[in-house]
Amino acid sequence: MSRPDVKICGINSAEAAEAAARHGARYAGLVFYPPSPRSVDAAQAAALAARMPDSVLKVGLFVDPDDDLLGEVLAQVPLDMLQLHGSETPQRTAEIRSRHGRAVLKAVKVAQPEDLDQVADYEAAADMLLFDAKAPKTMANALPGGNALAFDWRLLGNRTGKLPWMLSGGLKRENLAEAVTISRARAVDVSSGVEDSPGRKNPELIRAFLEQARTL
Ligand SMILES: O=C(O)c1ccccc1N[C@@H]1O[C@H](COP(=O)(O)O)[C@@H](O)[C@H]1O
Repeated sequence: MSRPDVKICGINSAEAAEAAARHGARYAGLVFYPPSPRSVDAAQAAALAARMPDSVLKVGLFVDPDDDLLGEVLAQVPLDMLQLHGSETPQRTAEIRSRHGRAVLKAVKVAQPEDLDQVADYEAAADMLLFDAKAPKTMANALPGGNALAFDWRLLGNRTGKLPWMLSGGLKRENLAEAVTISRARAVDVSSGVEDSPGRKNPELIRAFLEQARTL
């Protein structure tokens, strides 16, 4: 097991941005998806991004964005990476990458082994993959992600894909070591697990998660 890079997603307060930067996050996620309780607008995101050094890569999270939205946000916020967390096809993923000139982190939602069959189609279209839990159809008010749901990490344990990848879904300080041991993830993403309630980031939980990651 090697120490994973950490992405803290859903940064929506100055305190959360400062805790992520101070305690060693590699990536900071800014959510541009209004139904999410973590959503920020471009002006808020620009102010939050300014609180974090260049060593923290700023990731804009979008769900099936159109080019106008991407262009508007990128004109105001210095994003290093675009996280696509909707139903973007491989073709649309590649188009976004070439049209907007940013690295793309494509989310793949996983509940069963067959969900990984689509991965090969994204290998030429994205720069990095993110494996998140697929919410069951019966889950009320499920978002496309950020639902504090985990999936079976054993599905990733023997991965031999071409792209680097991140593990997400229901991670928290208490299950991080087990998740990384089983999945062999070299990067992890957390949102709900460092919150007091949906959308309320807790700087102390951010610190504890990042410190736990440093022990691995
Ligand atoms: O966090 C959100 O609100 C969100 C909204 C829409 C799509 C994705 C979202 N978050 C991503 O979901 C995963 C899992 O988060 P959690 O730790 O289980 O809460 C993570 O990759 C977030 O970036």
